[in-house]
Amino acid sequence: MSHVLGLELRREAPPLLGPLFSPFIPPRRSCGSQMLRSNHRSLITNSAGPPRLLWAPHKAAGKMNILAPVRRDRVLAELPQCLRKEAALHVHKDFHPRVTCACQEHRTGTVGFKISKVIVVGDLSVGKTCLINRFCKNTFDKNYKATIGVDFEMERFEVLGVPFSLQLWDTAGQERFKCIASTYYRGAQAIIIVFNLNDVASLEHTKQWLADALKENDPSSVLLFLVGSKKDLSTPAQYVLMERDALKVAQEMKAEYWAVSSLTGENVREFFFRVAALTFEANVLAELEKSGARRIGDVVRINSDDNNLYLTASKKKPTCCP
Ligand SMILES: Nc1nc2c(ncn2[C@@H]2O[C@H](COP(=O)(O)OP(=O)(O)OP(=O)(O)O)[C@@H](O)[C@H]2O)c(=O)[nH]1
Repeated sequence: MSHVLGLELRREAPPLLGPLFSPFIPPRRSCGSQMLRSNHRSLITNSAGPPRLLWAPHKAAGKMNILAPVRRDRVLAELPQCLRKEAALHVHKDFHPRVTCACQEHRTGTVGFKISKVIVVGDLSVGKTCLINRFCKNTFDKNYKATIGVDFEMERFEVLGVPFSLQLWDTAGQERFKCIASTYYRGAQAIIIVFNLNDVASLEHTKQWLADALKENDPSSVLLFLVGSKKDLSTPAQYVLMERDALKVAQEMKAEYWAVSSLTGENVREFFFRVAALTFEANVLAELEKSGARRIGDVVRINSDDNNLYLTASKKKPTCCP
């Protein structure tokens, strides 16, 4: 609720900023990290002076240098595998042959130049920020600092030799900030719904988080991931029970299931690599379809054979590769 947010923010605002004040302030760094965190630091004590602009993270992100060098540990030459075959977006061993072929022939269209948006949603304190920070910065903060509104990190990959960027949007789980966060849901290529493996209510709430996120996105083209967090806090017996329920929910949602720990780092890298790979694959297939690289009547689908769990089968052979 924005009025609640307004009150909260005004409390922290230096008086001199008065009428210029806006909760959306320009980030000092290229990414929005830490700029919208409550009880972290004053939200508007920006040493650069009063806010110059309303912060529009999508615009700031658009200006980021997507041609910056890719870290060596962000290079994907193979398709990372799913965690559980029962709840995977697909269980192919390799990238779609049309994707591999297009990459070899440098026919990936604009994929290497675009930034793909990924939103991360879920109840408050389930560990969304820690998950992103573990992957992007290899850090873990045991103190809870609620995200206010949204925050984002950019992560650059190289997939099959093609540069590929993910913009990871960390959204607020607290009810009072939800209406701000939800204005940033639109245009996502992937939605990560996080729940706490030790809190069954947070798993139940994932359906509502998904419904809200899908109001702003096309359900037929967005990739879904259901992620259980704080695995380090579960005993093996508790985990088995929770995973059974989570797999059911993931299947109902047609989401890929993962279980991670941001404290230990378990599965975090594997998970984000999988997100990057599947988003990349979907983007290239969409580009190929759009550019008319396919013959009329030849259907391009990511999940075009028996290994696909969630979509209908098509047995057409790829046109560009044997
Ligand atoms: N033991 C353990 N604690 C974790 C893990 N991930 C997060 N936490 C803790 O859980 C609390 C909440 O983590 P956040 O990442 O801030 O949660 P969030 O989902 O971003 O919360 P909101 O911003 O309110 O939506 C913090 O105290 C973290 O240290 C984990 O994998 N293991």
